[in-house]
Amino acid sequence: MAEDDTPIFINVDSESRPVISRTVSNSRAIPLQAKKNTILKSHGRPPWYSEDGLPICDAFVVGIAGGSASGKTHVARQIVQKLGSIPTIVILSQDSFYKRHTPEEVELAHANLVDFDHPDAIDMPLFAACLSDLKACRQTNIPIYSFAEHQRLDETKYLYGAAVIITEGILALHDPALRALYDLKIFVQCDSDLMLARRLRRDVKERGRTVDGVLDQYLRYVKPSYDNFVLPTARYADIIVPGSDNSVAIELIATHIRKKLKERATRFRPHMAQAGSRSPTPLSLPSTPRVSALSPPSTLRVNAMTDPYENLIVLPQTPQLKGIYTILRDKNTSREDFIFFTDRLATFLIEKALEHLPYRPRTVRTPVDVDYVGKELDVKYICGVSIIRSGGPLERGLQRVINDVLTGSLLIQSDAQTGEPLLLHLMLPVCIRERHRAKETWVFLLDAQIGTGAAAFMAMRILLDHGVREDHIIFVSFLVARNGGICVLRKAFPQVKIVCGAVDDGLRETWLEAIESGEGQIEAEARKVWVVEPGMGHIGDRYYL
Ligand SMILES: Nc1ncnc2c1ncn2[C@@H]1O[C@H](COP(=O)(O)OP(=O)(O)O)[C@@H](O)[C@H]1O
Ligand SMILES: Nc1ccn([C@@H]2O[C@H](COP(=O)(O)O)[C@@H](O)[C@H]2O)c(=O)n1
Repeated sequence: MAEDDTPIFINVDSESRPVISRTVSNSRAIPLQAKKNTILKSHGRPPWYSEDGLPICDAFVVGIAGGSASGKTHVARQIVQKLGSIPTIVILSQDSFYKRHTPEEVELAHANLVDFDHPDAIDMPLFAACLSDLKACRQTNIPIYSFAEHQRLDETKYLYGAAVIITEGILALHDPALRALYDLKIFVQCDSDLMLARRLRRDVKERGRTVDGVLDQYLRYVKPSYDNFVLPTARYADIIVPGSDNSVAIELIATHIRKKLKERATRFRPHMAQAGSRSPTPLSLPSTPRVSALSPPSTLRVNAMTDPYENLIVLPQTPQLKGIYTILRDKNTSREDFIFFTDRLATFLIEKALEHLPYRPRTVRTPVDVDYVGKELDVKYICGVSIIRSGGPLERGLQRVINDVLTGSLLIQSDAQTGEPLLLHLMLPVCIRERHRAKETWVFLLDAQIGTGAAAFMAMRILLDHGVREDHIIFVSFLVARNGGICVLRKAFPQVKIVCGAVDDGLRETWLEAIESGEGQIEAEARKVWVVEPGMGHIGDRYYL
């Protein structure tokens, strides 16, 4: 594979933080076994949900069974290579799901006295549960198994977002619950002598075994189990693939998967952008929100008269706020001023958003020895997730307001050809990566503006896939386009609160010019983008460049 074509593997280091590396072997921090067991390859994930916010297609799941060293991993990796530039793919190994052993069992295992080839050695319910979550586009945490220690390790591996999942293992077709999850079932059929020779070489080289030990284990457990439990599952396979010289079979399988993915493809962004004009009751927001001269400025409930959208909260349009926006909208504003006023505005917005968290009473004693009954935040976990990179200034604002707040980020960009949003990278805080904590987490989702809303939509869907409650998401943004994706967002996720500082009238598709480097090389091709009008331009570029 040419260097430029090297796929990006999103992997997880020993602290379960996702890292991106160019090749699997580059990712130094990953335990050896984790590398083999789960590989995630991504060229970006397009939308997996429809305008109503619900997932429309499960991940495509392939199950590969076959004897030990028949070439299952090889087939899985070859499929990944052949699929090339398609959405995220993960290889999930049955080895990850060996049961946890007692210290006595570990001792027996070192003496080759444990049968690792019997179906009872595998935690099939956990295997099926993890696969079922991944297939349904939910996050999961996969156990990590060490062949050297004959033990499941304490840490797990966080996985999320695969459009194709390839599961491989000697008993991958054995369990009916697993079989029910596969869209394509493969059995790798290989000559027994070849399997033994390959296993001998591999186990000595990679799994720290002796020749005698491998042969002993093979005769005692591996071969009988192959005959009794593994080979009989070949009858469930849709395709039997040879264990060597199998490139034609792999090509056919890759073609089939590509076809299936194409059938599931969806067009999303244009729907979002035109939502306002298409909607029978377009969101009727005053673009220059009015503040009564008689009453003190209060939070504007958008168009409360005709089309109440209680959950869109616009900052009071005070002269002070308008002054800040005037500076930010002015294309002649210096970068220094732009940063200063963006930071100031970010603090306002985050403070406003904080009003929407629950508080409980708290009594403190003042320095003059009097009790004061006040309030404190009543939340278990709170974090910020910013959409890279325009959400950055808001993330800084959040960090100014809440000390030590956990933060994460999402990289969502438009596909150069289709304009569709693509999820390129995600790094979520631990309170979201674990489902039981995600349910109790409040999330500030941060992005500079909502135009077509496609990135905001994807980000919200991602949080929901992790188990975050819809009414625990507060989207904070400098600017919202009145007739853009906000109309779709409010229908799909009515409980998400959106806090912003201004609502603009226009949303227009335009050409972004190509960017040339100094030597006349094209750094970025010309492409179509949606811009908010009058807007503030590209907030991330103006803030960071
Ligand atoms: N089609 C093939 N051609 C050549 N060598 C292969 C082929 N398939 C597998 N091998 C080799 O056999 C060994 C075991 O293959 P592997 O895919 O790890 O087996 P399994 O996952 O079934 O245990 C590896 O060293 C691999 O390189
Ligand atoms: N502690 C263990 C656990 C499993 N095995 C053997 O691994 C084989 C399955 O892995 P493949 O990559 O070959 O599919 C299986 O046959 C077990 O005997 C082990 O040796 N030690």
